[in-house]
Amino acid sequence: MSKKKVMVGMSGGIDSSVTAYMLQNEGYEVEGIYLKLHNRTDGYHESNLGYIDDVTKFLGIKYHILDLTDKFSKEIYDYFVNSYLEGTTPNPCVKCNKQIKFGAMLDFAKKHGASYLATGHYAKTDGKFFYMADDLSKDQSYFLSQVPKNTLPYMMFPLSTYKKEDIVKFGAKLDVAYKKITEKNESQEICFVETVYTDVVKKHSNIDVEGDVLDENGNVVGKHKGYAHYTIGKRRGFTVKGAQEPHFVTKLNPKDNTIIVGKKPSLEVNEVIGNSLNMYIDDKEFHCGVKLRYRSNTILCKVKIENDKVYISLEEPAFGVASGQLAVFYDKDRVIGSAFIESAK
Ligand SMILES: Nc1ncnc2c1ncn2[C@@H]1O[C@H](COP(=O)(O)OP(=O)(O)OP(=O)(O)O)[C@@H](O)[C@H]1O
Repeated sequence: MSKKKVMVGMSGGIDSSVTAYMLQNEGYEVEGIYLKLHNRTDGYHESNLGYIDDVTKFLGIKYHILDLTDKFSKEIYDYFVNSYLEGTTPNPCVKCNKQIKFGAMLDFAKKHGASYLATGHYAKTDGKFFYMADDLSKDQSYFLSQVPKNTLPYMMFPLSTYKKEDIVKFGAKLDVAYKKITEKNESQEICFVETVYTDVVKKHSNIDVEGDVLDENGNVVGKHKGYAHYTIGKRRGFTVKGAQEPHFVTKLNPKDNTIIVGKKPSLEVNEVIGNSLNMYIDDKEFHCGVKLRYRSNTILCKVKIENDKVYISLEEPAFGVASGQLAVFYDKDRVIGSAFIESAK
């Protein structure tokens, strides 16, 4: 019987490099895919491809380079820039997983005869649902939760039961091609942001325009350096006359370049409305846990879905909920769906 083919999304990092090794070891026919997603000119792609060259030579497998720069630019990069200019906080990795990695890359893998697409994500799937990874400090289920249900049967995450540190140790011993990867710097959080997000946004709009800081009653209480420099919950980089206690950003107003600030209690949120739902269960009303940011705790809530919107009533308050981030619904460690946060109060 011929071996089943698995394509591995390879970034040149240790996780996907070990993923390829593990699957080959399990008896799959493995091929790699490197996605070129943007036109960084600092040697980024050359460096990644150098590592991939060495690893695939060691494994004796071939790899493909898939240029998705146009699609990525329109669907992820523009959305990222526009979101900040609109005063919301985008989540490009969530969109990329849905549209690029498990959209276009999966289509490519299927077209080339693969039965599965594997990545080095820390998450689990049984083909019906996603679950948190065993290494909770690395769990990426939050970022995968917009991937449509019918895609899950094609996905494989061989690292789901491992700790990141063990993958690094394992790689360092495997071969010099892997050891070199463990010695390079960890990749940055968002692959196309070389420094900070504002440097990206600045290429498209002048965001350094000073504006007024308002209190919750609309009184001018200070100055800020341009609304796009702030996200909900931020507490630095603006002035508040005579403030004794810390003040936090509670709202951004792109139209008149003002930001509204308040003390900690004003960040409190009990109700959240979301759109762009992606559900793995059919229920329209249920209780569950919800994460309103990647690194936030899970909060118990009541969920009601009506037409294209989801209404989330939190059982305890959340602080600093930003429009544009994702609300991910969990039943213990199982992801049952997600929606983009439209508003919160
Ligand atoms: N440019 C790319 N081309 C192909 N696959 C990619 C690319 N970037 C990321 N991936 C896949 O998505 C997975 C998760 O991406 P993420 O950016 O979170 O990487 P990571 O945790 O740093 O993993 P790695 O150590 O493999 O870089 C990677 O392990 C890899 O399988």
